[in-house]
Amino acid sequence: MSSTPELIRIGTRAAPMATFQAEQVAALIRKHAPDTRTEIVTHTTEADKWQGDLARLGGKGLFTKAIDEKLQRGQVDVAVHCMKDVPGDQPLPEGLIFGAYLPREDVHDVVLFPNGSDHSSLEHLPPGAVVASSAVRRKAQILRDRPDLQVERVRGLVGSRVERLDKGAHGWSAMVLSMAGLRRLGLEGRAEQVLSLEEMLPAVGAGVIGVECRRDDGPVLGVLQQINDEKTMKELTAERVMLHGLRGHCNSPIAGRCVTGPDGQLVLRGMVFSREGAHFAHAQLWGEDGNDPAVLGARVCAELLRQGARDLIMGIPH
Ligand SMILES: NCc1[nH]cc(CCC(=O)O)c1CC(=O)O
Repeated sequence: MSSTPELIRIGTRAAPMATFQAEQVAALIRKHAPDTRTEIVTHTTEADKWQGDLARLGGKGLFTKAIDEKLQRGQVDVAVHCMKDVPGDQPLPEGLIFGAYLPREDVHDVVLFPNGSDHSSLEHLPPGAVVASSAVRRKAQILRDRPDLQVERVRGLVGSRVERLDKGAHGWSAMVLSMAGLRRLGLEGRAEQVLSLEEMLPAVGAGVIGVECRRDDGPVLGVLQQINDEKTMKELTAERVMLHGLRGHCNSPIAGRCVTGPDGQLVLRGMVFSREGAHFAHAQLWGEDGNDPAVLGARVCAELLRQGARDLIMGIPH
């Protein structure tokens, strides 16, 4: 038995959504380890300050990189990340491991319209209308169904994105965001249309908060084990093994979702799109071989590659 740590310092980005997530982790730690104190250490990442194209700054890994470095240096004891923001094309930083995942929240993407807009669904937008969305995965799936719409990149904090939508400054008719993110900001009331999983397959890791720690930190790992949600961990493992195997880059429209059936059997669905969604690979398989999540992830990946996922990924510049 390793000893219970006296204090766990929780590293997080300074953004409102991120600090909310860190508070959630702190509360869980205190519940399961009442003798452990928690402290939240915030950090403003380069990616938060940058309003341009993330790929040019070094990819989406920048949201997690600085916090991970603090964790490696021992300046914090855990790092809290949205699993959606953890890069799938590179291994975890040296010496770090995810010790816990919180139970997965709503994975749906939703559509918001400017305050006072007449519209309440993407289908009814006029041709040429501009939809704000930063994720290439969302762009591909919007254009697959509505190639006549325009999709424009939007960056910055989610709260300020919604403010910009309401001001009408960019001529945006709609904006696509995740339900989980809006909930964390208390903005779920702004979600006008919930996109079905057929219309919009979510990102790998959507709705999952991960808690990372140093691989050799036994006491902290012990606490994280107690707050870990086993079902979420299995689903996420399947999704991320698929993602790693596809070796996508940060401009790769890749979607994936694993769910656990009532009997515990996993089912994983993965999709890879061309930039405008006109072409895609699609696979859905059930867990076999003892229902091993990693095996399932590798099988779905292999099926996507067989359907030409590699060409789709390489066909998009990065
Ligand atoms: N892309 C940024 C990001 N990373 C995680 C979330 C929200 C939480 C989640 O969906 O897991 C968001 C905001 C959004 O996509 O609206």
